[in-house]
Amino acid sequence: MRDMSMTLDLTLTSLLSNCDRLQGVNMFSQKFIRHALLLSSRGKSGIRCRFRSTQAIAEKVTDGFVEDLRSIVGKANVSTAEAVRDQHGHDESYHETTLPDAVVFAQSVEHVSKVAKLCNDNVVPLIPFGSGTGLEGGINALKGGVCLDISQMKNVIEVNAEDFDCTVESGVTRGELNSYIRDTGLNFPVDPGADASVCGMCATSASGTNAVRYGTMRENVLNMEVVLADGTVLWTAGKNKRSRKTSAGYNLTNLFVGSEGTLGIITKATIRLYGIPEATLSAVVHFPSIQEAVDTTVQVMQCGVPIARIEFLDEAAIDAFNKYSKFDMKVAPSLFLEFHGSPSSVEEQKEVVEEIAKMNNGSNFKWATNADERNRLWKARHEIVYACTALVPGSKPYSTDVCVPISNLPAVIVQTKEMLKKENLVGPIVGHVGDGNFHIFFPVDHDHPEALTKIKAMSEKMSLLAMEMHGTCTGEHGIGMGKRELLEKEVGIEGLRAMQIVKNAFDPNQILNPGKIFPV
Ligand SMILES: Cc1cc2c(cc1C)N(C[C@H](O)[C@H](O)[C@H](O)COP(=O)(O)OP(=O)(O)OC[C@H]1O[C@@H](n3cnc4c(N)ncnc43)[C@H](O)[C@@H]1O)c1[nH]c(=O)[nH]c(=O)c1N2
Ligand SMILES: CCCCCCC(=O)C(=O)O
Ligand SMILES: [Mn+2]
Repeated sequence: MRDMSMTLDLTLTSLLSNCDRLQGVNMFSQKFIRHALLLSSRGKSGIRCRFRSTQAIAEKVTDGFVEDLRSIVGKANVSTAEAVRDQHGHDESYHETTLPDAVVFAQSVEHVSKVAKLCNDNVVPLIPFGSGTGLEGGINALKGGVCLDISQMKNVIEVNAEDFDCTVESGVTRGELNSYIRDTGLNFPVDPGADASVCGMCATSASGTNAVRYGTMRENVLNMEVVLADGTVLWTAGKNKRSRKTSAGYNLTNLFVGSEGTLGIITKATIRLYGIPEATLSAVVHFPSIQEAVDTTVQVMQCGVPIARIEFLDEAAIDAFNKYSKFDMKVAPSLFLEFHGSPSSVEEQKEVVEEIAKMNNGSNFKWATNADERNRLWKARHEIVYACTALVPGSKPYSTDVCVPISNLPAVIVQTKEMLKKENLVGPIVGHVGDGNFHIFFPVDHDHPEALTKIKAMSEKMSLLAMEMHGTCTGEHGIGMGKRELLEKEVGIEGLRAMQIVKNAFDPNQILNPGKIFPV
């Protein structure tokens, strides 16, 4: 027998998805249904809120539906082959693959718009795919449906060198953009480590090592072309607009940054560029304790040094790197530094930071200016994910990602280290510490599910600790499917409800990346 709550749930869901088109349902009823669905998602009505079952959705991706997709984008741009679906059913994280029913390779914004409309009309899930380097299962097709791969839209639309901005299509990666604009003397410095698509970086609000100087995606996106669930195409700051500042109404740009494919598909982004620095100086320095290394970071930031990168690796990370790359770097909590500017400003920054580090017992400074030497000095940071993964043969990396106000960072990292010891867990700590952001890189062997359970519990404890210390459960990787249950704790029930209202307004049929961000 079918359970009653499920019947009600399905009724509400299907009413919601159709109410805009139902002649007989007046505005008041529509409002009531929406409200009931919102409450049900909080369990207030006693009705469990869930999206449509995978089975019901999969049934909608019929041969006829696939033919409709082909008629929009061309036969060669739709695939239902298992290998292609598999490649699009997971990102670079530990989350198990969940297959879409079909993969569509869009070649233009018109394709994206028509595919969105078709999916919306048929209530079929639609998952935007950038370059698949995400770390919270953002592209997993939790309810099946269509994976919309927009990586082949690779035009750089314009570069306004005199205004330090450019506009790119969804498939352009940050590496490709930087090669393209190298001759202008400009670059796009936001660097998540992977060669992610710029629009995917907008979608996750990515940052990485350079954010301490240049900001995250939030501070660097001026405008975006977005396709809504029903196929409408809009520019978040107005078509062709690219001013540095605007006070014109709601900030739609910032609403779509970090929306993780749940509000719309970003097909173009206008972003800020920066001059390639005249001088670059890199350094590594080691400390007797984590506290002293992190105290150094806090003091450097508090002194207002415009440092370009300040990355922390604990002794376990350095040890993992030495083993992996056959190096003999001093096994101690260490800071990896980079300074950008004119030769004289770099020298000035160096002097201040050296003095602060020495006051905190920093030693064995190593410096490098030429590119090869700088890369060798930073090799441990560049290879750390692989080095940590190699600690457990056959493992995959699992990364935590908390961020706290900088003055709380020393206490949070020290407590995290104690928790790791107590739990007897192998997990080197690596951090973009200038932003108060750090990760533990756990190597996870999937043949031992109990190890994953223990690591997940530790990750949750860290997130709770960070929130208690006025921080966030994710500084840069996003909520995806990995942190859905933590969102309410972070933003409160009122914040979560407001987010659900926004989601329902932009995507009333819940087709865009269902199952992500919101608690299940
Ligand atoms: C080795 C390594 C190291 C790092 C990282 C990854 C890896 C593999 N990352 C994570 C990752 O690079 C980052 O999240 C990127 O922004 C993901 O961009 P993709 O294009 O790969 O998006 P991907 O295809 O993985 O999608 C991610 C999410 O965004 C959505 N999406 C993608 N493109 C979209 C579009 N055009 N419109 C709407 N939604 C879209 C997807 O639906 C999904 O929910 C990271 N990150 C970070 O911030 N700091 C870091 O230090 C690192 N470091
Ligand atoms: C594939 C695992 C990547 C781990 C985290 C990457 C990251 O954020 C970093 O700073 O490095
Ligand atoms: Mn990171």
